[in-house]
Amino acid sequence: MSQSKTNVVIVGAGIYGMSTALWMLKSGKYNVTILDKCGILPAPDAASTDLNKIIRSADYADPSLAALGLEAIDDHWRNPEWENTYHESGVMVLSGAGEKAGQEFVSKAYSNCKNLGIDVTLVNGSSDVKNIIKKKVARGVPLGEFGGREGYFNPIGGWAESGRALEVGLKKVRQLGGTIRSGAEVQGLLRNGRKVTGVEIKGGEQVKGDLVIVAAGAWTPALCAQPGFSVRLPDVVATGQSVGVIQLTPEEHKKYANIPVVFNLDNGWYNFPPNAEGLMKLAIHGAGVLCPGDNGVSVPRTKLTPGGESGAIPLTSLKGLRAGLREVYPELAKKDFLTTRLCWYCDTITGDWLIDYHPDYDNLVIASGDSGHAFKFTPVIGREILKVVEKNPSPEYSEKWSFDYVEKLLKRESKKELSDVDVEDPELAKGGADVRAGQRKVLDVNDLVRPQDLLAKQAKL
Ligand SMILES: Cc1cc2nc3c(=O)[nH]c(=O)nc-3n(C[C@H](O)[C@H](O)[C@H](O)COP(=O)(O)OP(=O)(O)OC[C@H]3O[C@@H](n4cnc5c(N)ncnc54)[C@H](O)[C@@H]3O)c2cc1C
Repeated sequence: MSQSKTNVVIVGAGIYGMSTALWMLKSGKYNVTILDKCGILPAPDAASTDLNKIIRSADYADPSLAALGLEAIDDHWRNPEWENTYHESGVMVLSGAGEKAGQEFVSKAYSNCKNLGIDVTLVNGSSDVKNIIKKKVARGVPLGEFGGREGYFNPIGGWAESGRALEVGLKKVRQLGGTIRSGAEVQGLLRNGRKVTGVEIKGGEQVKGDLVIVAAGAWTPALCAQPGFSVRLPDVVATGQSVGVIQLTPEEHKKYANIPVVFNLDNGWYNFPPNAEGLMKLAIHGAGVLCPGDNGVSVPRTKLTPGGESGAIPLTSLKGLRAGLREVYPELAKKDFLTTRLCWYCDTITGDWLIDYHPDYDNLVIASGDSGHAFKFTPVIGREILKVVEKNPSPEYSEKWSFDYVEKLLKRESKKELSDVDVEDPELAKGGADVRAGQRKVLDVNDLVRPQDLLAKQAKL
């Protein structure tokens, strides 16, 4: 006799929700309904939807993430299943010579790459970096000094057309029989003691399920704090990160078509090769900005949110994006930005994700805390979330992704209580998942600029 399937409600159609749905449907054991608040999917303001994301392979200090990253490329991204959304340009991983956290990360990540058999090339400063890049750009393209940084070049890795990859995944979810509802904003949890029986969406409709998975990305902290939810979380916070795009001319596009991704760990600056339309994205993987709502919980301020429509970013970030480009491809740094955007991470303290059953409920899973580096794992992250759902998590991740990980870590390592700790202490984040530059600040709306407001003076910034 065939067993009846478990009915699962997933809140959020980003890569956490989509990939989980895919693995659940492939297992044949689940009926899946994904609910997303946005009327258009993929949601234009979701972190997962964008021109592109870096697909690092084994470039992690944490060996288990290094292996997972390489697996995602070797066994998945290169497969026809992902419809050529992945482009293997290689990734230059750099950090300033005196930058301790960045250099530690580079050195561990380099060893992990080597141990996994990747033919990475060490670069000891500008001339080494330039020698590699020179082979990839057209003759005569002026190169900057790359800030004199050191690190290595990894030929395995590159970037993915992230919005398109999410679209490909959502299409597959539908083909496998999953239900995806757009414009379904979840605002409450239905519960009976320790049992969650479903969710309530805006307008009052109830969607019942045997299991609820909250995968709402950077909206997760604000959603869980809503009166209809009131679900406690460990320290997770929405931080806004600055992105800018420049349009290359057809001639420039040709000259820069084969460049690798450059990623500076010390200041978080990175850029991509141009996409098919000649659009080059630059961004800063930094401490980010907070946007506290009425209850003090930081909530994404995006193009779809009142006040965020213009896509403006802090002036300091706009200057940082341009300064970074000047260090790499100086002639492009003279160009105006076409668009800018704040894109939102759900940050944990250590940079490890939060994927666990909620301790107060029997059938509520939180799958969030992406910390700005989960996209590369799109094809495999759902498998790992499913293992957590089935109470059989991969041993290398089970503690790191657990609800009380930071508390356990602090008790074990320093006997401190969580309340004694500065949760923004960068020391906490150096465990291997991430390195982050700068100090987190509250967004100052008076400091926000749109590139089009600055057209006349942009190049001078
Ligand atoms: C600027 C930027 C650059 C990045 N670069 C990289 C990179 O180079 N490489 C990399 O690996 N990763 C990168 N990341 C990280 C990566 O994008 C994220 O880790 C990943 O996309 C997170 O996916 P998610 O599903 O958790 O969240 P999201 O993609 O944000 O999805 C959350 C979904 O939940 C929906 N939702 C929210 N609230 C509700 C509600 N109440 N009801 C219903 N639906 C709701 C939203 O509409 C959204 O569709 C970057 C992120 C940003 C912001």
